[in-house]
Formats: sequence, C-alpha cells, structure tokens
Amino acid sequence: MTRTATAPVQASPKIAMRNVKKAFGSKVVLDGFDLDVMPGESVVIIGGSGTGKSVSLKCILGLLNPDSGEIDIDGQPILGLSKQDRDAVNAKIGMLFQNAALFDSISVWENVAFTLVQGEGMARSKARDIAMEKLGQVGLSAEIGERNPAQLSGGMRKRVGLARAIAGDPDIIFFDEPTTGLDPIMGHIIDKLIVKCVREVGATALTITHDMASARRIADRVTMLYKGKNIWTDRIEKLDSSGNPYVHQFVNGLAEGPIDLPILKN
Ligand SMILES: Nc1ncnc2c1ncn2[C@@H]1O[C@H](COP(=O)(O)OP(=O)(O)OP(=O)(O)O)[C@@H](O)[C@H]1O
Repeated sequence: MTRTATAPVQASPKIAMRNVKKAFGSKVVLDGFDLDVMPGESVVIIGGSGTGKSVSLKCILGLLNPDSGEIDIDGQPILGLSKQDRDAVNAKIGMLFQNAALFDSISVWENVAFTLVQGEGMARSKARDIAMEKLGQVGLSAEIGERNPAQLSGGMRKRVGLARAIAGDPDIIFFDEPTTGLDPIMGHIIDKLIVKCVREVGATALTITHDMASARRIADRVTMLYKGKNIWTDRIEKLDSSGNPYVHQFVNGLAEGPIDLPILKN
C-alpha cells in the first residue's frame, strides 16, 4: 500500500471485540476475549477443543449473548441491537459451516441462492444466475448446480458451502473448521479457494480451526485462545518463533507442555 508521509492511514477495525466474557452456569468459557480484525484481513482463531472458538463466533453472530464486553462491527456496537438491526448486520456476513450445512431436499444452485431468494427476496432467475456464477468461482460447473447435494463428495459439498458463503458478496466471512473431514489434498484445495474467494469478494475473514496447515495457508494473523483469553496474537509468520510455550505446544501437537488438558483429569 502507498501512503503519503503527511497522512498516515490508520484504518479502524472491521470487527472489534473488547473484554468479552461468557459463562454457562459456573463454566467460564470466554474470560476477556479481545480481538481486532482489520478490513480485508484474514484472522484465524486457534485453540484446543472446547476452548470457546465457536462461542466467540456465535457471540459476533448474535446467536449467543456475552455476559459482558463489547463487540463492534464497522465501529457500531452490535450487542443489544433490535432483531431488525441485528438482521441488517448479519446480512453483511457470509458463513461457511463446518459440515457445509446444505439442504439435501433442494438443488445445489438453490442452496447457493437460498439467502438471496429467501432473505433478500431476489427473483429466482436472477438468483440462479448469481448462484451459477459463484459455483464457477469455486470450480463447479452449471451441471453440478442442477444436482442434489446428497450426490456430492465432501470436498464438493464444501465448495458449494463456500459458493453460498460468498453469494451475497459479504463484507465479512466466517469459516468454521473449513477443512474438517477433508483429506489433506482436498483441504489444501479448499484453503486456496478460500483465499481466492475472500480476495475476489474483498471480504474480511475470520476462521476457527485446529488444522495448523490450514491456518498457515489462510491467515494473515493468528490468535490463540486458551482458558477464555487470547494468550498470543501475531502475524502468521511469527507462529514458529512465538516464544510462547503454550503456542509452541499447540502448534507442534506436543503431548508434553504447559497446556492444561481437562480430559486427562477425568
Ligand atoms: N449453548 C451452550 N450451553 C452450554 N455450554 C456450551 C454452549 N455452547 C458451548 N458450550 C460450552 O462451551 C465450551 C466451548 O465450546 P466451543 O464449541 O466454543 O469450543 P470450540 O473451541 O469451538 O471446540 P471444538 O474445537 O471442539 O469445536 C464447551 O465446554 C462447550 O460445552
């Protein structure tokens, strides 16, 4: 980026989470989660199973209400919004679900066009054209668009889920474990498609994963969640030289280290 010496540009975050706390009964899951995601940036949240990665995404989407803290999107506080205002915020967000979450009772293109038709009231013929274009962006033909999702492999279903996530040209895309259930080669292909599509749409991306190979391919920055807090946040290139023993243990999948594994206590 070119900047003039006299006018430094300091963009404000697309997503800002400040001291977000969330407990379920006595179980504290988020205990002061802080994260800024800048416009056009791809941030990956890593952390062990049950550390609250999904809970943090659900708090941004309004599916869960934090107990305290602040979440802003485009500088606007989004906690406590009316349903109508919340829906308007969520209309800016695309989501690729872990299992792709396709409806098997309708065709592939109808899945991709679902929000355009149901949410935005777009005419079916126009929505179909957009769906076919988005399927093309993820490398799927119009012939696939006419098929039933049940006929597709896991990798193809992920591509359809990605096409649906970008169908509305969202400002923000969430990726929930995008490579789970895929073989390493298909995981690599999906990661490359994610990077390409996020760039083409010009979106800001937030991904949760424990697939470190995937994180390295798609992240600009990474934050590690442990015991409800971000214990380390930095550029992905710093992952192997973090100097943080928790990050080191997690990234290298070591059985020995400082990470407290509740499962070993049962
Ligand atoms: N609606 C809920 N009610 C009660 N507990 C919940 C609820 N949602 C999540 N939890 C608990 O919060 C903790 C964090 O869950 P979360 O799904 O965010 O973990 P995660 O880091 O995404 O894990 P994984 O990598 O295994 O998907 C878990 O102990 C989970 O049981």
